[in-house]
Amino acid sequence: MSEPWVKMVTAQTPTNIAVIKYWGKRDETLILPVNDSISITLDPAHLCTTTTVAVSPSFVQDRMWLNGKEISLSGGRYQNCLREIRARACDIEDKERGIKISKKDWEKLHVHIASYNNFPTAAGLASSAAGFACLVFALAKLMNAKEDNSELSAIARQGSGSACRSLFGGFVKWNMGKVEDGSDSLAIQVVDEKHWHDLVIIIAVVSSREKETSSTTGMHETVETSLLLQHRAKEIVPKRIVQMEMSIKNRDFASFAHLTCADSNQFHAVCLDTCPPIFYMNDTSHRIISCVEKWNRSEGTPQVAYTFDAGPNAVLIAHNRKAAAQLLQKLLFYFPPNSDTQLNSYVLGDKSILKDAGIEDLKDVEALPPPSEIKDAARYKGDVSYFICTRPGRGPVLLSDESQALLSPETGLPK
Ligand SMILES: Nc1ncnc2c1ncn2[C@@H]1O[C@H](COP(=O)(O)OP(=O)(O)OP(=O)(O)O)[C@@H](O)[C@H]1O
Ligand SMILES: C[C@@](O)(CCOP(=O)(O)OP(=O)(O)O)CC(=O)O
Repeated sequence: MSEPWVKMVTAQTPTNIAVIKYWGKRDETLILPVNDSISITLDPAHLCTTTTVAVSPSFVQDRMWLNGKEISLSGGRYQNCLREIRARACDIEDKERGIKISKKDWEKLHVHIASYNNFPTAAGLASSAAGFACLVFALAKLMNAKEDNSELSAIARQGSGSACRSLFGGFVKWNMGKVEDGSDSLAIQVVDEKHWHDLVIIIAVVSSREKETSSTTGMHETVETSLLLQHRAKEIVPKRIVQMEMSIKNRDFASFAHLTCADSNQFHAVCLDTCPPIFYMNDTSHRIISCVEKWNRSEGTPQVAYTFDAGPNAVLIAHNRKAAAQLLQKLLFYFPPNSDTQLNSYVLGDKSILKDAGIEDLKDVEALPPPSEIKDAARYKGDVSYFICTRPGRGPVLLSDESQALLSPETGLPK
């Protein structure tokens, strides 16, 4: 083929939320953690990254666009991912278009990358996890790397630790590994997304502004200063991991909820034990915890688990649809939208939960009765930006429909 050609691949990758948290590295360059962690992959229909990667002899340098804006690829994390995938590239041949790239050509060819997150970036919703997983997965497919998703997870890990868990759907474990080169620090699937499909996840986006202390900086300071972290990594997490795997395999919600809430609280305790202390949760986060704790106690058995990452947003995991509908009623009672907000833009994702909760419009929200288990019936209008209803979801996929590509097949530039 004489004309300069563009060969590209588009992938979609989910985000994930840890139920046993990763916090603290033993090696900051390779991104090796101080403990194992376990996460739930969230349904990409509601939260995902889409990434198109392209190669062409006409490209003069590696370039990347994130959410429509060009960003620099010079950072160590992007460079590590690109280098590791290039080292695993294999021959490809597209006979129809007369394109042939041999293993050694990949060293000289440049790539263009365009990525889009369908949710806020750098706001505690794990955009870096979905983003790096998608980048590595898409590049691996473009370059015909033969590695399986676990092996790819060890590369995504070098972009952002939590990204390694986004290479699978369902429930995923990141084994911290032992060896110095990090080759055994990778993700494996515990169960797929169908195993515990009646779980419903409601995310309360408390603030979508970019946060003050990034996870990377925060965990560095915790490792440097917190003795509680050492106790957590050595004594607490190893036992919790075993119990968590068991409760997931047995679909034991009571045990799952207990472990999830306890681990989130301990992660935030470790942040508070850092010098200077790090505060990720705010008053709204604390009110949500109190609402769930009181309800769970009044029912005698947990209906909902909560977990918070490095930010104030709550991720609430309900046992089933009935519990999720009740939870949504309670949340909308405490946190009704501002008067100028439509219900349609206040509850996003799987809106059928709203229907189950018997809520069709703002008048229904106004008419909600105060939860019986609570004496203080104050309402906190506008303290939550919006809710996202979702569920456990699948791992990365390739999108074969060219209309979903983010780069032009002619120029290799953003569409
Ligand atoms: N789609 C993407 N592709 C590649 N990199 C991405 C993508 N989305 C985000 N990132 C990278 O991740 C960074 C944001 O990571 P950060 O850890 O600050 O926030 P977060 O992942 O949204 O929140 P958290 O990890 O606390 O849940 C961005 O600045 C960018 O470098
Ligand atoms: C609180 C967490 O979300 C921390 C995630 O940290 P990151 O994976 O964002 O950190 P880096 O490895 O430095 O990129 C807990 C978790 O996801 O396990």
